[in-house]
Amino acid sequence: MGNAAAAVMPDELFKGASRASKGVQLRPTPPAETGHNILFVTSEITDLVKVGGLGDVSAALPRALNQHHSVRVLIPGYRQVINSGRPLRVVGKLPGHAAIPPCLIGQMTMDDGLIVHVVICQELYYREGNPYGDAEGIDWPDNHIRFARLALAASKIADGLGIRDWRPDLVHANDWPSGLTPAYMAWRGQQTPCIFTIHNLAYQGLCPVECRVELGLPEEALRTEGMEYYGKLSFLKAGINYASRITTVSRTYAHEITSPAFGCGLEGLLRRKADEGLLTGIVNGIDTSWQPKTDPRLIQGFSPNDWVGKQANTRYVEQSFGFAREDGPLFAVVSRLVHQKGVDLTIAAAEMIVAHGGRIAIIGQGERELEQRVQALAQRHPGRIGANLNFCETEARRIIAGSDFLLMPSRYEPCGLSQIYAQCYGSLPIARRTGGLADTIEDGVSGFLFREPTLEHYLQAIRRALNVHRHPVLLNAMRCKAMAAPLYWHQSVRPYDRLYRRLIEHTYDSFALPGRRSRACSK
Ligand SMILES: Nc1ncnc2c1ncn2[C@@H]1O[C@H](COP(=O)(O)OP(=O)(O)O[C@H]2O[C@H](CO)[C@@H](O)[C@H](O)[C@H]2O)[C@@H](O)[C@H]1O
Repeated sequence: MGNAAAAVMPDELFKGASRASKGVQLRPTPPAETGHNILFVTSEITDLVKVGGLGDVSAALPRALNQHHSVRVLIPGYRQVINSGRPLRVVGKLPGHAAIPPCLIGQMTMDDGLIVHVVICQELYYREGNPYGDAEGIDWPDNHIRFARLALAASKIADGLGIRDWRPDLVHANDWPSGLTPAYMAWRGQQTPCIFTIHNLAYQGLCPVECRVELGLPEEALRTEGMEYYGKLSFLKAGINYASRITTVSRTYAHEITSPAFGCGLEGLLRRKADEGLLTGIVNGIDTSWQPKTDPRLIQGFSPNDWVGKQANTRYVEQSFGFAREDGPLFAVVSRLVHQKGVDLTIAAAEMIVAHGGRIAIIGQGERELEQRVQALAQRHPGRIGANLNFCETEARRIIAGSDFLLMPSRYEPCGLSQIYAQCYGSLPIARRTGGLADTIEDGVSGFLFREPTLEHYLQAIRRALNVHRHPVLLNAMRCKAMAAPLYWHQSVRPYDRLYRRLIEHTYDSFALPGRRSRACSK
């Protein structure tokens, strides 16, 4: 496992955190030999705990960036992380602040060498449930404290505290749970640049203004130029306002969020940032485990023009969902079951799909009401529509591999990963022309796009897909095209690399910090 440290049991880990009332000033980071030191702050990483696409990106992007830099990940020490079975060694401790309790900083190393730092704070993170809520899906009432703890830890680490012998040249924070990171950094007068990436603008991390005291925020946080959002405090807005640069996960979404239809009330601020050249879109990639020929999770591998293995996966899906073995098209839904993803549109379109001999395999979980509607749909169409409400990566991969089409009628989609996975496995996405879907699917070539989020437009696109399914030569050609150039991260990583370098160089130039420039990357 590449980590010399012995595993520390949870009880031992949590001892000491409550004693950590003062930060420890550590030695400055030695010059990086192969690149800059980057701290990637996130609330999910697929290796340990995942709720959706952020987990996938947090697992893949730091690894891809590690070709150019020394990237370490910082995440909260949820129960799933502490109990992962990986050796976890305590490397430092950090003090509390206002109502934010002290914490320990742990370090674990993934099999491939990726270093993950863990914010260990039993009272905040060691719970049943997912990163954001309990087993019933109800948000934790102290989420503001939980994620302020994460952000504060990141800002202290940027100060050279908490991790011995390592300090970031740049901090990369992601989504509202790490939105306070650039804010705490700014309020502490730190000059280390901080990028804030928006994976989904709709999740804002709001709390009452009264929480200011608990979070130990300065007066200026309450201003519109701070994190005030319609009478509340917004962690997401803090990220946008205080970061050196804002990125989001596709070019089209970067443009869309400057408009009222997609801006969630932040469009004015985002338009200003875009006009100042501070907001850019960098499309996500996928990790290289997505290989149709060699993926060990598939029933059988396959490649363009050789569909025997793909059919084996189709047969598997038919069996596991209790579908009759037929020639009708197999549609897949691999999605969090939430309003964003247009699951209700798919429910409405299902009758037509079934009437044309189609089958629909659904895997995902999410909002209780949508889960119930999906279940009821499957019960109305036994043998033709099936729902698996226990998300499982292996099953998801087999369903994608075995399907002909992926249904993804998202109302908005910052980037979307499922449609990229689907194309890689020769399943043609049927998706709304929005955000990253518009940027990663070629209409009529590698999938089918429709413009308006209405049943009528969606059904038109599904009809086009059904028509292609009736023409094997055409279907074959589109599958080959979809599989031809998978969007792996190594292609998407360059823009991040350039942005990191530009910001670090610019920061060191502006502040002319002695000795800092020597830490610049040689690549
Ligand atoms: N119930 C479930 N439990 C666990 N995993 C599940 C799941 N349902 C689906 N998944 C998996 O989660 C991933 C979905 O990623 P997406 O990017 O499509 O959407 P998500 O909305 O979560 O991500 C947000 O962040 C990503 C990353 O930037 C953006 O691409 C996207 O547009 C934005 O909405 C896939 O790996 C899928 O297999």
